[in-house]
Amino acid sequence: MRIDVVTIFPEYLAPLDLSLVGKARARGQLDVRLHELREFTHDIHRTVDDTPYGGGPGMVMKPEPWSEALDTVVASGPGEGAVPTLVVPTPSGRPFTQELAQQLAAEPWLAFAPARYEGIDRRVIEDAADRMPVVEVSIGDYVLAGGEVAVLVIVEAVARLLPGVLGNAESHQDDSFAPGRMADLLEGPVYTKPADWRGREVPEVLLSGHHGKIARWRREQAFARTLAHRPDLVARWRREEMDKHDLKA
Ligand SMILES: NC(=O)c1ccno1
Repeated sequence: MRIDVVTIFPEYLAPLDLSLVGKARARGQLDVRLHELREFTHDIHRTVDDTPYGGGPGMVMKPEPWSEALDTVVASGPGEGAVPTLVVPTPSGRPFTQELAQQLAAEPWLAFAPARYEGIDRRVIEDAADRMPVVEVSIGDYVLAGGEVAVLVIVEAVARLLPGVLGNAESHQDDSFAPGRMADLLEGPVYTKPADWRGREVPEVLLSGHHGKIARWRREQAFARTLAHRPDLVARWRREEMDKHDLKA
């Protein structure tokens, strides 16, 4: 997978050199390219923002530097009409979920447009959407000073799903929200040695070696955790159960 990030703060993306993503880059599984937005300005002050039309607080990111930057990204691609999926982190985007992470992990090329200030001139997104898939994504119901942190979150969540990136290929199959048996379920508690630590013992079933009992215990724990922390997911189960039995009035 190739990942391009256009940003005014490339240093914010330094963590992409570390750990899981860093190792994947070193192994050639990920090709991450950073582009400094100010390189696409042409005034002495390297201006990337201006006041908003219609008034209001803050500044809006100008369209020209962004369009030049995105044009450069696309032009540097493999050609033959290949374009990236443009991911735009924004509080007003669709929720970033494990399912969306799986969808993005299936793409060969992602480009990220993290905004600063009050956001990017809307026409940049509209112009891009004429040439490539655009996904506006929110990592949560809160506002950050800029989208770079959201890029780190999304890239890590996507990269760990790429074949060969996680040591144990099965590791993410039992993640919270993973498609299949963990869909809409939160992962339960995990334990490791020592079996007795500060008088707190590991649940006996986990020491039993009985795989069926262990799997049932883990599912019970996942249900309990989901009931406690995400009753909205439980409501979804009930609705799907109801739909299965066609209990509609
Ligand atoms: N909630 C978000 O995804 C976000 C992106 C930029 N600011 O906030």
